[in-house]
Amino acid sequence: MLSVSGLRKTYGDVEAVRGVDFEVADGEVFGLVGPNGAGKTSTLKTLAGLLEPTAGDVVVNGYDSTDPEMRHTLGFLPEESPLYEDMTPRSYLRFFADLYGVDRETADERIAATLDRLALDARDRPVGDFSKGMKRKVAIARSLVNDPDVLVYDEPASGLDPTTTNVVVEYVGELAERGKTVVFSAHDLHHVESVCDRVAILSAGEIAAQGTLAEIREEHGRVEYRVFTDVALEGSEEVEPGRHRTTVESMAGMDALRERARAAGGDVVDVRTRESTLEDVFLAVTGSEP
Ligand SMILES: Nc1ncnc2c1ncn2[C@@H]1O[C@H](COP(=O)(O)OP(=O)(O)OP(=O)(O)O)[C@@H](O)[C@H]1O
Repeated sequence: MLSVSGLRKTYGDVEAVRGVDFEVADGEVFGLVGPNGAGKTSTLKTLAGLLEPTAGDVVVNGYDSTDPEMRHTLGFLPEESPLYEDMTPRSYLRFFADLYGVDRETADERIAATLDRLALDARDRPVGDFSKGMKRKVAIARSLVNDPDVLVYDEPASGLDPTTTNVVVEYVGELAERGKTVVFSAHDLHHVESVCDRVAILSAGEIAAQGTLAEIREEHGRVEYRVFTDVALEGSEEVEPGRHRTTVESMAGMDALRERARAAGGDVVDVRTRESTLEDVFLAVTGSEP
């Protein structure tokens, strides 16, 4: 489990993170989204103990994030993870397992299980020959060699082809099903919608919205009714011959529209409801495109 309270991170005059609070329970996937420069990487690096908070507390499974002991309970996947190009995945991952004091037999079992699941077969070729997706899989396996309880992943699927992206995103969900606490950042909101239990939208270093997708929609979203009439009305758009669409935001608006249609000698012929997506809320609370 992980808890962040009053987190601030400044670099000189730049206030990258300006008072962020959230908690993530065991078995939960928490997604951090936000425009470029919103403070996602700064927050994640602070969780991983790579940056010291300017103010506030980060507690990872009972350890303060600045406590060196905390590293044993956490696996971090940085946005860019340079690998030692001459090493094979097996030798590279064994090297990190040794650093964590994991015995060889356990390490080999763990490495094989992760690489099997991620469908990475080329275990004895130098990683320098690998595609971006293959390298990402090795980096993910690296974050798991010490079997940590908490995983902090910065853009795990960034720049990967759709098949590899699906494998990685599904795997993130599986890790949480196994009881791990998972926090990850993403630009693609579909990944977040498909796998996260809760989400925070970060904007200029502050959380602009936080909760389950349903809670975020309830608080920040809105329902639109697309009402189709068989007569043209002021403000309607003819979507096909004899079918005119008007968008309203309430039942009262729909009733008023029906009155207008009847007064014009027609009627409402169809109504479609459209709920806000995470993307709509993102746009509304941050003012930028994801
Ligand atoms: N080492 C640093 N020194 C100075 N400013 C920094 C440093 N790292 C980040 N920043 C600034 O802090 C702010 C937040 O950056 P951060 O990388 O945390 O955002 P982000 O949400 O991860 O962005 P992106 O989506 O582009 O990766 C930005 O204004 C960035 O320029």
